Amino acid sequence: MEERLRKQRPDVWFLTEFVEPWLPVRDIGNLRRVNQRSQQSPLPAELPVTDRTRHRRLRDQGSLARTDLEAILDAGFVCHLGVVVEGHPMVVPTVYGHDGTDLFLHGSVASRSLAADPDAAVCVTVTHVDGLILARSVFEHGVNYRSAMIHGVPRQVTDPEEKLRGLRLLTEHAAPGQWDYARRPSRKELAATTLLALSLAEASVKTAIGPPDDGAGPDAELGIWAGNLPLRTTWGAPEADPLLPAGIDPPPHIAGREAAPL
Ligand SMILES: Cc1ncc(COP(=O)(O)O)c(CN)c1O
Repeated sequence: MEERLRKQRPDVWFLTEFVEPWLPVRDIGNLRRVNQRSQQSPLPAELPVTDRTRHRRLRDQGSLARTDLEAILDAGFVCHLGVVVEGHPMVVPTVYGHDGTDLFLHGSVASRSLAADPDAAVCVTVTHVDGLILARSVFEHGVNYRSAMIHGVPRQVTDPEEKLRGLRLLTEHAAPGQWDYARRPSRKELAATTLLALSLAEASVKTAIGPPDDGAGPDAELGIWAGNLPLRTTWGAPEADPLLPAGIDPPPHIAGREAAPL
């Protein structure tokens, strides 16, 4: 395999030297992203309450369980990176991966949001909308959701081995099985990619679930329908690139996701 790669792609074969299977290759039967993590996070099981993570309102919706944070991270792959660039706030949607200890974010070396002041704090959020809470009164309307906010100063990953490991986590988080299927980054592509690691030490978690709050109040007598309108996100059928030659089918780790929930 290595010999073939060395001949076909002299620019990437070297990666096989250090692209070790740190993480077990997952099969389509088990998409739980948590399986990527070979060990338990060394971070405390209880999230710390800091000035940045303390909930001000609806405190019962908060959770201090690190397992809840991980479940929210496992359930999505797009986050919003909030960062101040040259005095201006920017909130950038971007994909992520994580290993229970760090969140990994990547982008072009030309990306301003990833090249901000190395000492500057950022805030990353991940949000899943689970439904709309329709109450009798407009005031009591709301959203059922699961969300996480992570605070910290990210670290630029420069060590090529760690960079590859982070990119693998990120790729496998969005598309389990794809790291071993697609061509891996070349030395040049790696150099063109910025990878940030943000510690998962300081984070807050909030979730809302259930019916509206005004079922037992005076508005209950209005005769207005109230309840939860659930929202579900599922994968569709793979759509082949129009430039794809005939005879190349989507691999099972892609085709098998059709109709599966996010
Ligand atoms: C994860 C998370 N952390 C913090 C907050 C802020 O909460 P509060 O307004 O109670 O401080 C929110 C708001 N929805 C949140 O979703």
